[in-house]
Amino acid sequence: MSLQIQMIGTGSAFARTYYNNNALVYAGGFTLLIDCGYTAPRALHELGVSLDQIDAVLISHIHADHVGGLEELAFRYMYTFKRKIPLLVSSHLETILWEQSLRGGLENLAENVTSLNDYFKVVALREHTPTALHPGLTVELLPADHIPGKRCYSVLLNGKIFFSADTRFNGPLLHELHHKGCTVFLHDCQLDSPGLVHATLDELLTLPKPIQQKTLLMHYGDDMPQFIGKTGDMTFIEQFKTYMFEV
Ligand SMILES: Nc1ccn([C@@H]2O[C@@H]3COP(=O)(O)O[C@H]3[C@H]2O)c(=O)n1
Ligand SMILES: [Zn+2]
Ligand SMILES: [Zn+2]
Repeated sequence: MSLQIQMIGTGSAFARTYYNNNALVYAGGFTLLIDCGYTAPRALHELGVSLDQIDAVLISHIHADHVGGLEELAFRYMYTFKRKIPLLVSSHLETILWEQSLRGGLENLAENVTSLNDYFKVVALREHTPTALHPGLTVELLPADHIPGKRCYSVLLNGKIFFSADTRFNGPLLHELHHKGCTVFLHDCQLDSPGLVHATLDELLTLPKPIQQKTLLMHYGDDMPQFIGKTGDMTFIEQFKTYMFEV
């Protein structure tokens, strides 16, 4: 069975030539959006993907380059499409996402709209627990070490494709997943060192060749072109290009 991934952006939070690092996952007619940053609505528009073509959205953590487009998504679903889209989020982030990120823009006391559930079909995910979204597509949240004290999750698709979202370098986890049969690592990559909250290129270059060969680098800065040919056996994933993987 195959699965396709199309990054609707591959940029770091402060990139200007690349959109936010968010991904469309296509599996058996189902379309999952992983993260919905503030550039996501524009990127989807450029790709010709209407917001109502998305079957579910999954959130890794509450930085704006990962959730900044959710307010628009919520309003469009409520007032234009008049239905709720499934919102997959860690059970630990559900309240935080509403209280600390979305409530200011979305709460509408006059219409008794007061919670995430008023806009979305919220699916609270437990970490380390594979969840089937559709025949041929399961997601599993793996806690990521990104900002101390703030929850963030990487995503494992079908037990085979690792999508780091935002994380500091975690060599032991990548080795463990490699030995368990993970076939692709989509990993955030800060091009310059030191990396306080992201994996750096220097750190990723310490991975053994068999893991590097499976690694596609994302969440990079505007200076990415200067690093082409300097990434060992890893390659940069390209924004808007569709990649097919066997899973
Ligand atoms: N302790 C921190 C916190 C944040 N940051 C930068 O802010 C960005 C927020 O989005 P991000 O994609 O997680 O990347 C973070 C760092 O660039 C950082 O450099 N150090
Ligand atoms: Zn980010
Ligand atoms: Zn982040």
